[in-house]
Amino acid sequence: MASLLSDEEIEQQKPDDWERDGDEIVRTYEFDDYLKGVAFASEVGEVAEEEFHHPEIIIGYKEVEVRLTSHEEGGITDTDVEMAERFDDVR
Ligand SMILES: C[C@H](O)[C@H](O)[C@H]1CNC2=NC(N)=NC(=O)C2=N1
Repeated sequence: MASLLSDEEIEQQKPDDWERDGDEIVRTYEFDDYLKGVAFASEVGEVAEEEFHHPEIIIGYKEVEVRLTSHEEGGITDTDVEMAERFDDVR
């Protein structure tokens, strides 16, 4: 079970394009068209299932919002940071 990161660790460790929002880190990815966003969300889901750590994924028009938190720990852990980096690699 991963341990919760401190406020300072979150700021230091979160990938550049991610923001902290309470107990979550979040990034909104933008796309040229809606279906590219849908395809991206599906790939994110594949990685999440592979790692068994699941984000909230909100598919909008030409954008996809991804939110990560560690539910069992009740906040942000290094698993969330690692998953954010994995999702950025999918992009
Ligand atoms: C029982 C628990 O839901 C599972 O162990 C996994 C599933 N996916 C998960 N995803 C996330 N984001 N946090 C979790 O704590 C988590 N737990």
